[in-house]
Amino acid sequence: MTHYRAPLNDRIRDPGMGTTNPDRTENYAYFPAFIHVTGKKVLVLGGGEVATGKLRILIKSQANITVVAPEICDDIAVMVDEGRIVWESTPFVDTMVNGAAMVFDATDDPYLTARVKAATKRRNILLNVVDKTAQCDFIVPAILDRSPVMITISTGACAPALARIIRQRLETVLPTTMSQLARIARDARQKVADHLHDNVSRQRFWTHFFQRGLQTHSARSICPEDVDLALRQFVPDGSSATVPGGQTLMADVHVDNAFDLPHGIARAIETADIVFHEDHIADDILTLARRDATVIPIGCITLDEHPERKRESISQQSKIFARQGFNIVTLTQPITH
Ligand SMILES: C[C@@]1(CC(=O)O)C2=NC(=C\c3[nH]c(c(CCC(=O)O)c3CC(=O)O)Cc3[nH]c(c(CC(=O)O)c3CCC(=O)O)/C=C3\N/C(=C\2)[C@@H](CCC(=O)O)[C@]3(C)CC(=O)O)/[C@H]1CCC(=O)O
Ligand SMILES: NC(=O)c1ccc[n+]([C@@H]2O[C@H](COP(=O)([O-])OP(=O)(O)OC[C@H]3O[C@@H](n4cnc5c(N)ncnc54)[C@H](O)[C@@H]3O)[C@@H](O)[C@H]2O)c1
Repeated sequence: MTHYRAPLNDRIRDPGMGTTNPDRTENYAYFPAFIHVTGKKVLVLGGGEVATGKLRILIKSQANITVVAPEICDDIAVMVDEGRIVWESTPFVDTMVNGAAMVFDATDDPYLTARVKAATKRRNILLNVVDKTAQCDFIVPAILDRSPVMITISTGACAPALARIIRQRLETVLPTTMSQLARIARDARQKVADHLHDNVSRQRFWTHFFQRGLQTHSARSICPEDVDLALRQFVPDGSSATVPGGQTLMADVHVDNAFDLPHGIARAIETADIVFHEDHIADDILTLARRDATVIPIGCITLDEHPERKRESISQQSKIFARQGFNIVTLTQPITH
């Protein structure tokens, strides 16, 4: 089966593109990424409360950690006793940063910061000086830990307290079962790939599985057997070639932002392979579509000026796509007579 896959959802690839929302044209102040530090040397200067916070994250990231400080607080002493980190109590010298993947300065000593900055810059090592934005090569986000799922929030260093509040709000809406869900997926991906040979089926299977798994009312924890059950339900008679018929939805959108969109429409956009939309549908609503979804302005594909006839033509087209197994959503604006 050949898959209809172009044009892709440009709003995700280039979030500022063609946007009507001026906020989304702003450049990024930092590049968002996750850094692999397992087994790599990381240097932390300072042995107080702030250093402790960074050390906890670094230990979980399995870095090879050295703390440099004349004295250390009780929590850090425990980490040293447990062999999780190495403590160096001699004064900082430049060569201590040699071979480090990154360096944290959690002291309150501007003279030391200047020296560390020079030492790291000379060696192209990334430096974070806690709470001193101007000195940082990289900054640390607020972390919503559902590891292996990590939801990290940065305000581009504009408002750290806002990052904290956003994290706290998300803590209450993103269930802790998310961790379990990701681990089950990791262990079952090969099995699912063995059963579902085409990527459209796999994508639809996982989307459906995660949507159900994340339903807030499903308080019971998810177990690996749920994948087997979902696979049995998804592929009738064990046929790996089966691609079920797609869904179509034509929805009038009465709001100009994703936050106010009814949940049912939002979920349908999440799963859609193809999103047709009229001219004035907000960009952040279209951003809900998958990265590989095809997002098509209706004006591009039908020359008929009459809104009702345009919709009829899209509806016919959608049915054809749905028979091929695609999920189609058409977002329309209320017609004003
Ligand atoms: C997310 C979090 C992670 C963490 O620290 O691990 C974090 N700051 C947190 C909280 C927080 N920090 C401060 C307040 C008091 C309110 C206030 O002053 O604004 C609060 C609020 C609170 O405590 O609730 C003080 C502060 N922080 C910075 C400055 C300097 C400046 O703004 O220029 C000042 C003023 C210092 C002064 O006045 O001297 C700078 C940075 N803080 C960052 C991270 C980086 C940007 C992240 C981003 O993109 O938003 C960045 C740039 C550098 C870095 O440290 O990596 C953590 C929330 C964790 C959580 O709870 O989830
Ligand atoms: N504690 C907080 O809640 C908080 C909040 C925001 C910002 N900060 C800032 O973060 C920094 C650290 O805060 P803290 O509460 O951990 O302070 P702290 O005083 O408890 O710890 C500072 C540590 O740095 C070490 N240190 C000082 N000079 C050093 C040097 N030359 N070489 C090596 N180590 C040295 C000290 O021995 C101590 O272990 C400060 O800049 C502080 O203003 C702290």
